[in-house]
Amino acid sequence: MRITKITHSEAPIASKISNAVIDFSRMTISIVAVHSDLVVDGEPVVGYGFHSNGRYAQSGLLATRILPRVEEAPPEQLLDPATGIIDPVRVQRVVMANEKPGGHGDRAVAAGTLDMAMWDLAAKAAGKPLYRLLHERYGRGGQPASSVWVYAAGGYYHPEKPLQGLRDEIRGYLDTGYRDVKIKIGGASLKEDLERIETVLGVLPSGSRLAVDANGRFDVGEALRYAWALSDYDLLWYEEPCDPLDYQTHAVVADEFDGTLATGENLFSVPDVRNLRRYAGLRPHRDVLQMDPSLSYGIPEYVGMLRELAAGGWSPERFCPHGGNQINLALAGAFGLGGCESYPMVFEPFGGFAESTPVTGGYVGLPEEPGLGVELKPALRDLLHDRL
Ligand SMILES: O=C([O-])CC(=O)C(=O)O
Ligand SMILES: [Mg+2]
Repeated sequence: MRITKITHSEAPIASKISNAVIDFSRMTISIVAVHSDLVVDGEPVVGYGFHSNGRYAQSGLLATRILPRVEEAPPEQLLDPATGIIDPVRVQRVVMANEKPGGHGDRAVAAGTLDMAMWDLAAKAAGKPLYRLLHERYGRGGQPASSVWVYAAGGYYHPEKPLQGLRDEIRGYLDTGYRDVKIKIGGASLKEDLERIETVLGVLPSGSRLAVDANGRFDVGEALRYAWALSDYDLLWYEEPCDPLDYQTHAVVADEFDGTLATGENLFSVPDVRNLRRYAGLRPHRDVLQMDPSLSYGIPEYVGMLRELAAGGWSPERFCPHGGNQINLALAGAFGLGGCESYPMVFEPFGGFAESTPVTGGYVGLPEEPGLGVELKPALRDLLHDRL
């Protein structure tokens, strides 16, 4: 097997929504296709990758550093010698050659995007769904999960969607099989945010739970003011109360807030999560970790994060990756994670899962087709085919 070419482009995922710190009016993502000379059913096998919302497209980094390294590498540096199939872990070493430690920003996103495409390609070449390939490679025996808990992430601030719009949105999630939901906080006054929370709680049936996400907006005082107010509700979790790298503030909030805290979507490396483990005061039996491989160098780094946190007593059930896309579903199935995010109505066509596996009772099944499964989402497949 040989890589014949790698193509990349940008796709818009712009919308009128805002969280507490950014609006998505100019949001873009990178998309990548790794073409190979392997032919299955008369078609050359292609691996596709993209990254989650929240970070912009990484065209420059892909074009000038990441892709040339792979294109120039001899095949033996990229292939598994045992199978002759592309080995994403080897590819990652090639990608990270001549990169210094630290500064895990946009470079992590560019690498994570290519990594997704490499795993899609490797799984298609092996004729296996990605979650099974990952379970075989990294699992500790047993079986992968057959379904995964997912929650509907939305509840953004929308200029044309006050409380009635929020109510309708949440009802839409419940009607399409979701049980638990997440909304934004921190982009309005505490009073308005509490109205939003009470509006959603008024719609949720018993057994459904609400998470809230401040997107890292608050300083320590505001994070605590919200923590005390949120303590009155039985929330699923309170997410990113403060800057993702401000471990001291996490520790202060964790000390005061008896509910579940969630964070990690903006931690992009093993050293960052090591510091979280050491200094953020989070509670391995209560809190939730949301690192997202497509933003953070990809699956090899994610596996390192799981190991790093296991040393601090964190089990895979406490992990619930950000991103709402199929790579995180595959990870959750393979590693027995607690679940993963979903964006059923925003960030289309990148959010959500295969049409053949609808969400029921808050759980989604894992498709058995080879690869990541982008072909099982026709709108996503068509976009990737058209642009790459
Ligand atoms: O609004 C965003 O940037 C996405 C986000 O935090 C989430 O999905 O948890
Ligand atoms: Mg978040």
